[in-house]
Amino acid sequence: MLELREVTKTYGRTTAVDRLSVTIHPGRVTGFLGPNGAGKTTTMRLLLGLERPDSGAALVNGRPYPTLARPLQEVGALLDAGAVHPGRTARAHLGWLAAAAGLERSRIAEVLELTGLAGVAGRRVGGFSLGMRQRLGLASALLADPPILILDEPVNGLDPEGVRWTRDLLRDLAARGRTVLVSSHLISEMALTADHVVVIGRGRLLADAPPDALGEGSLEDAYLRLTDQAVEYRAGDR
Ligand SMILES: Nc1ncnc2c1ncn2[C@@H]1O[C@H](COP(=O)(O)OP(=O)(O)OP(=O)(O)O)[C@@H](O)[C@H]1O
Repeated sequence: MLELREVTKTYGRTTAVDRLSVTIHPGRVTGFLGPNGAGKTTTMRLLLGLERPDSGAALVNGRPYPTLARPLQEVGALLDAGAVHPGRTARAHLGWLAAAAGLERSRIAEVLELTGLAGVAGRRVGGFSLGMRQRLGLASALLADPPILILDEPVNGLDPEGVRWTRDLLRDLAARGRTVLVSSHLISEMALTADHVVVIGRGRLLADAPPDALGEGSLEDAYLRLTDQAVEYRAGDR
């Protein structure tokens, strides 16, 4: 379970997250939606202990991330798929992570196979496409088979086969009791993937409900209604 309790995070005069309280439950895929600059990545970074809240608490199974005894075993994360040493091979990257987390090396081949990267495991990541990097990011998040996953835009750059594979994977993980928090701007994809959605705008909670409880029309209709007053960057604005 992931929990934000009245969390506020500011950067100078920008309030990225504004008294946000929400609980992300196991056993379902929770889609995390909001316009550009709404605070989604900041919220995920707060949960992962990469940022400290100004006030409030961001908790993983009731505890702040930095106090977890075996963090990689408890939470798998994909934040920035580009943040991998370009000179390392995919296998070496996973090997380094596995060693750091004290995992069996056999798990490396398993996640390479699972994410469709087995054939390119010996190639340097610097030559990977965006979609291949996303797959490697997912492989890293899944390496320790953690009960909680925090994924920032995991299908960004994936081809249609990769998008469907990710959807099936996330739904399967949730069906097996995992907590899955996934951000995306692809609302139609989220409509197919998420059992529950959390919508934020300007750092504030706008909705926390199953997609079909958000009112009339499609998830996209509901999303646009909810965020209408919270869009900071709009094409054609002067
Ligand atoms: N390190 C930082 N320093 C200064 N401002 C920041 C920093 N990180 C985020 N912000 C600001 O906080 C706000 C929220 O940003 P955040 O990246 O969390 O939004 P987001 O919902 O993930 O957006 P997007 O959908 O565009 O990725 C924005 O106004 C952003 O400019």
